[in-house]
Amino acid sequence: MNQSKEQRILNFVLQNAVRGDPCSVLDTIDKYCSQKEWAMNVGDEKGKILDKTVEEANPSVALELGTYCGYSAVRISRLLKAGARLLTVEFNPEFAAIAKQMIEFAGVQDKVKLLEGPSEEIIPQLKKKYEVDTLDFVFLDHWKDRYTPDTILLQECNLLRKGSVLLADNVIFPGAPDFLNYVRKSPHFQCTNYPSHLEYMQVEDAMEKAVFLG
Ligand SMILES: O=C(c1ccccc1)c1ccc(O)c(O)c1[N+](=O)[O-]
Ligand SMILES: [Mg+2]
Repeated sequence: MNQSKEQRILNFVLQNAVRGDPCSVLDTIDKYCSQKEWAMNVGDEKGKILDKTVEEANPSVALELGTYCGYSAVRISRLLKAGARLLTVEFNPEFAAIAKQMIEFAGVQDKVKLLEGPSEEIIPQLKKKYEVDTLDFVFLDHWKDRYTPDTILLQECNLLRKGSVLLADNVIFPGAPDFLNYVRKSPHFQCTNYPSHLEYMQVEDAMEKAVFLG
């Protein structure tokens, strides 16, 4: 049966990256997706914004919504301190299967827990089923029309604490206008915009950081 693009990306990593080296995996994915086939990894330009935001937050417990092939899960987890963990949520089972292999090849599997299912079902389970108290960092990179309802759900589930950092990808392209409107108008968030470009393209994009104020 014809391979999926995501399987082709994984195969290229397995054949060209260094096992156990997260940076090698990231560089290899970026090489393939910039030269062979575009894919919706956050990429290196926005990845550097993600890196800086994660380093500043220095999270003990991080959540990612939208795993895809595992690029940003590898990118985030490589920066986590000893004992810190990343929970990453993926709705698509094919993507989850690819990401699991990508995460294991990169050698970050001990820091990452991949949760397969819809975010609206998993978020309410985080406290009891996954032993989360509050989240220090949340990376939103799933369906853009889920950014706002899931941000509201995180608050309703008492998963945010004063200083929790949300970082949203693609707020310009494909765009998340309702999310920008929601967090920028809310008295509960302090927002910062980071202009950038769509991964592997010269199309304008941006990331939005929203710090929860309690
Ligand atoms: O929505 C798309 C999309 C839409 C149409 C075709 C391909 C991708 C997309 C594009 C760039 C992203 O960084 C990203 O995270 C997504 N996504 O689906 O979450
Ligand atoms: Mg994205």
